[in-house]
Amino acid sequence: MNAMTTTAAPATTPVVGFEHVSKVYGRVRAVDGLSLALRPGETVALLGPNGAGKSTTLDLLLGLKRPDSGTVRVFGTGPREAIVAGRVGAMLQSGGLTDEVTVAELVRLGCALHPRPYPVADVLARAGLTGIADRKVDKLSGGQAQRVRFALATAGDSDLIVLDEPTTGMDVSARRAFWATLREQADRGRTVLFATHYLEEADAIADRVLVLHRGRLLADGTAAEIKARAGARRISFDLAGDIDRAALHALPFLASIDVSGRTVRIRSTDADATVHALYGLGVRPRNLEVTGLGLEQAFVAITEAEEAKQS
Ligand SMILES: Nc1ncnc2c1ncn2[C@@H]1O[C@H](COP(=O)(O)OP(=O)(O)OP(=O)(O)O)[C@@H](O)[C@H]1O
Repeated sequence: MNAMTTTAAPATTPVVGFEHVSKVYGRVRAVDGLSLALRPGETVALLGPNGAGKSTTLDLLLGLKRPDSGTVRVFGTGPREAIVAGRVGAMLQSGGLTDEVTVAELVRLGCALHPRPYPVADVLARAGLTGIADRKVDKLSGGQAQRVRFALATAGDSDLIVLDEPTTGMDVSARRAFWATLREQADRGRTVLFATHYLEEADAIADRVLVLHRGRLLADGTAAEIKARAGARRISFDLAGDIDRAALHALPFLASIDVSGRTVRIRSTDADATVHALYGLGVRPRNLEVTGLGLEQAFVAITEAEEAKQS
């Protein structure tokens, strides 16, 4: 075929598309000009300190709130249309569960309301609820109630699963089981978006991490990219002889440098290049250590830098 006539594959419609979306409460800009696109099959973590706008973003996505400006599209349509079509399963933070019914009754209702439901027994089993299926919903522990919310979010074959701090209140083993189940959903091609305060969950589970701060997107990338962006590798070594301090400060990719006596501590966005340049200076470092930071420290570094910029 003539290369000139080859047409590129049409760009896939984003699962979720926010364009310049803002939501204002009085003087608080809960979401501030947010643009983002989620691609099919991604597992995306939404991180941010308290009040960053995570819940508001998810509420806008689900059509529970309307933006003051900008557009929200879900599978190319308005959020409500996507939900009515059964394309979205959601687990919200504080969604009240009807008290007077049993777990099985509530899950049966969730399945009945879904256009493409899974069998009730499967939904109960997947959420680890089979053993407490006959229990009244108001008798559940916090973690068990969370599992019921998860069952309702996965009652049918939805293409997008949205979860707002899903593991709050779950113990470690419940949390592990929960993520294993969600992984299965992701492996079946579902797109998953979850807000969390547990950075280790984002690190372990998400293909992509979005960091929100004051309603704006501060970072968007893999956990590794976000760590790198925060200057998330630390280099430390002792100086063996004299060295021109200015040359040390001019090393490439420095996020910060601290020289204390003979000990040098550096945060670098590209540790390999920094160490290479160090040797290039003729420095023979002793006790050289290069360590990575966790996502948590990277997240703190990014949000603190933003706070410092704004204050
Ligand atoms: N209904 C509302 N009325 C007034 N202000 C609101 C309302 N909902 C949210 N806000 C404010 O908007 C901002 C964003 O809130 P949001 O709940 O989206 O943040 P969050 O990132 O989910 O926080 P958290 O991690 O604490 O759940 C906060 O300053 C909050 O106080």
